[in-house]
This record gives sequence, structure tokens and C-alpha cells, in this order.
Amino acid sequence: MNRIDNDLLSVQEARILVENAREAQKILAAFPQEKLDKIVRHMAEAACKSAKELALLSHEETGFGKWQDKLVKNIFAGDFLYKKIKNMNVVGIINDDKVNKTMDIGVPVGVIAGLPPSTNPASTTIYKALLAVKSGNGIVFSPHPKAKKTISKTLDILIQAAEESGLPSGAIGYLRTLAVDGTVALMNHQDTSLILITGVPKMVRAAYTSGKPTIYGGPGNGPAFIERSADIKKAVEDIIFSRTFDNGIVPASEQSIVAESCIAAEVRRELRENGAYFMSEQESARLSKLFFRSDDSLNPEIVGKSALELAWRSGLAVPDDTKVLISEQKYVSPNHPYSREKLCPVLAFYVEKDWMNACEKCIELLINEGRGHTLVIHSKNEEVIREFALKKPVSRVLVNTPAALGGIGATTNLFPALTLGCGAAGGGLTSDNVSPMNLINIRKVGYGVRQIEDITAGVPAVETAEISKAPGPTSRNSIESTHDLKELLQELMKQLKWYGDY
Ligand SMILES: CC(=O)SCCNC(=O)CCNC(=O)[C@H](O)C(C)(C)COP(=O)(O)OP(=O)(O)OC[C@H]1O[C@@H](n2cnc3c(N)ncnc32)[C@H](O)[C@@H]1OP(=O)(O)O
Repeated sequence: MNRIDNDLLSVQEARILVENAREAQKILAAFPQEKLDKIVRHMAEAACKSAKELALLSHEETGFGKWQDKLVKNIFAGDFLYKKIKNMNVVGIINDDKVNKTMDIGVPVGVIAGLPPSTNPASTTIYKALLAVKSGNGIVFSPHPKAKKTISKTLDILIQAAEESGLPSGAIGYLRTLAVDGTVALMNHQDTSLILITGVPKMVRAAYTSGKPTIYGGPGNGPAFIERSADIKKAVEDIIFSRTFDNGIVPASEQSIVAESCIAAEVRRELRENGAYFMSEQESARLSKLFFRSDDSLNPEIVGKSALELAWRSGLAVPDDTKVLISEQKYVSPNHPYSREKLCPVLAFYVEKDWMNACEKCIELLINEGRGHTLVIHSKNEEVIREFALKKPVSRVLVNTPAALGGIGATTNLFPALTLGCGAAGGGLTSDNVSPMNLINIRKVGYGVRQIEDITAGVPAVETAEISKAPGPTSRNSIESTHDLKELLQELMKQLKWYGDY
């Protein structure tokens, strides 16, 4: 098939998939929460059963990360996330305040366009599919072309389990013919209500161009600040663990360390003891040539590769037990390769004289890239932690934990999520760890009716304008004298009634 035929087929397919999902979602919208929950449970069980197979396939197909850590993430989505959402009320009456006489009704948004990244193809697909069904939505996926086999296989497993337990056919679908045109058609379709996208900068731009509400996991570039009161040994272990988890592919993970000068020597020593290799200036420059492509985008060749492989590729001689490559840096700039996100086990290392300067350095780094994402602080000083949390342009401040796992809610009590919102700071719709609650609209019901006397009770008389006594619309010319506010409101109510009668 030539490229034009492929593009046309993909567009056609996208249309049919969205229309099918729309029809199926109309049925799904009438399902009570318990019925949706039963389907979600079967999907989660099926995902866990195939977690290892999918982890291996993902690694084999993309070459990103480590299959063992991908297995952890698949189980995280299929089991840990499932346990978190299983008792949540998302659709129907989700809040009934009998005292204030208000009610919240969770209403599915409709059909979602889901785009998983090549870096976490199986786990993010499981996560998005569970969230969509839990919230009564249809979802049509556009698999990332570099992880097509993994995403298709994951979806085949989930769809079979879901449809066997009552999901209307077509509620979950995916494009078989992959092309940018088809993905754009999916996002632009009039029946697509929301786009849920993780990674892929070019597709994020296309999503925004569609004009549809878009929830996306933005780029990270989070620094880890080690403050003088920290348990340095534990902080370093956390950072190395996090930075090497799935070979540094999780956007919440640390991209740099900022240490106070009074503890810098000890931090360096601990880092070396835990498998960090501090590169010379020349070695740093050599390695950095691998980071970005000529169009300045991240080079996929380095993504999710081990420190040893990166060293080998750039001709650096490093010890065999090297886990992380570190470059000592002073300045932050958009053109500086060590000031940006790299999705591999490389860290920049900054030394600042005190926590206030460290605070500024972290802000500089985040403004440079990763605005709205995540930062981590290692400290026992609650005052510093609070000050840090108050000032940083991020949506997640993690304390004394590995950022890769803390950010996604594995080692913290944040919502377990594989799409981490970056809020307005990062140009996004939400700053949440995206949950099923982000995939519904909330219909508000107010039935505790307040009388006009209740509104005006205790309101002092004020200088104001009179409204024409005659029935009909008020005009500026009818302002004649002064009345108190209570009279004014009563007059307004009369006029509103007149409109009603009319
Ligand atoms: C838990 C989390 O939040 S996971 C988030 C992980 N973080 C990221 O993904 C960071 C941002 N991603 C990236 O920078 C890149 O995707 C990388 C570096 C990881 C991989 O880069 P690459 O292997 O070159 O793949 P890339 O994602 O750019 O896509 C390759 C091509 O497929 C296209 N493509 C991607 N997804 C789709 C899709 N669903 N449909 C059609 N085309 C697609 C891209 O537009 C791109 O087209 P181009 O070659 O014309 O530029």
C-alpha cells in the first residue's frame, strides 16, 4: 500500500472507530457504577496475567528501558491502580449533601482519544483504558508507531476481557492503520470529547490544534535538592534508584542534583559509592553530543539506555559497575544540554551555598524546562520543606523519596497515575495525577431554595438606583431616585416574574 492509500485508510478507520465508540458509549452511559466496576476488575485481572509478556514485548519492540521495571509498571497499573479506583464513585450521584441540599452527578465526557507513548506503551495503555471504563467513557487509541505491537497486544487483551464481562462492543477501539492523518482525524472528530495524551511533542501540538480539551503528561526536568539536614545516604540511594528505574525513562525522575556546599563533598562520596561516575568536562562534552538531534528534539537513541551503554556509545572508559553518569555544572541555559530532560541515567550536579540559592537554582532549572512537573527535596527541616513547596513552579513536590516512584504515587499517597498533569504552568488543563475524576463532568444540582428575604436579611440600606415600576425591561433612563437594596431586589424579582409570565 502506498503512503496516500495508507493515510486515507487511517482517516476512514478513525471515523468508523469514533462513531462505533460513540454508539457503544451511549449504552455505557446508562451503566451503574457497579456494572462498570465489574468490567474494570476483569480488565485489571487480564492485564496482570499478561504483565510479564507485555513487559518483554515492550522492551523487545522499542529497546527502551528494562523489561523488569516495565513489569513493575504493568503491575502498578493493573493491580495498584485498580485497588485505588475500585471503590471510587465516579458516575451517577457521587455526592449528596443533605444539609446544604446540593448533589453532584458524575457524567462521562463521551469518547476519549488516547495516545500512549513509546516509552511506557503497555502500562500507560492499561492505565488509560481502566480510567476510561471506570468513568463510563468510550476510548479510541492511536498506538505510537514505534510501540504498535505492544499497544495492540495490550488492547486485544483488555478488549477481550472487557467485552466478555459486558462492555458494549466498540467502546474500546484502536487504529490498525497508523498514520499522522488518522491520528489527527481521531482527535478532530466531532464526537471526540477529550484527548488524553502522554509524551510525543508533535502529537501534543496536533491535539491542541484540534481545539479539544486535552489532558497531557508534559515533559519533566525535576531537580533533587539535598539540604544539609537530609539523611544523605538515604537521599543518594533514592536518587540512584529512581534515576536507574527503567533506565531513567519516567519523566518525574530526577534530572539534576542540587546540593548545599557544606555537604557537597559527602554527597559526592556517597554518589560514587553507589555507582555514580563523575565525568570530566571533556567527557561531559563528548556525552552531550548524543543528547539531541539536529532539530533540537531528544535523541531516541539515548532514551532508556543504561549508563554503561551511553558511555560505550560516546567512547568513555567508565568502571563496569557504573549506574549513573554525572556532570558537574554551574549554569542553566536553554542551549545547555545538561539543563534539559534526557530520559536516561544522566544527572547534572550543582552546588549552592545555602538553601535559598538552591531554591533559585531549582526554579531556574524548572523554568528552563519541566515547568509544572515535579521536584524532590531531601531534608528533615520542615520549615525549608514548606518554603520550598510554596515557591516552586511544579505540580508535585516530593519529600525524601525516589521521584520516579513518588511522582506516580507508588512510594507516596499521590494518586497512582502514568499521566502527570503539569497545570497552567506547563500549558496544561490540569495539574493532577490524572484520575477517573478528570474524565467526567460534574453536573451540579442545587435544590435548597433560598428566599429573597434570606438574601437581604441584615443588608444595610445603600444608595442605589430605582428600577422602573412599570413591567418590562429596565433601562438606564428609568433610574430616578434612591432605594435600599432589599427594595431593589424585590423589584427585580417582580420584573423577572413579569418576564416569566411574558
Ligand atoms: C509516565 C509518562 O508520563 S511517560 C512520558 C514519557 N515521556 C516522553 O514521551 C517524552 C516526550 N517524548 C519524546 O521526546 C519522544 O517521543 C521520544 C524521544 C521518547 C521518542 O522519540 P521517537 O522515537 O523519535 O518517537 P516520536 O515520539 O518522536 O515519534 C516518531 C514519529 O511518530 C509520530 N507519532 C507518534 N505517535 C503517533 C501516533 N499516535 N499516531 C501517528 N503518529 C505518531 C510522531 O509524530 C513522529 O513523527 P515524525 O517522525 O514525523 O516526527
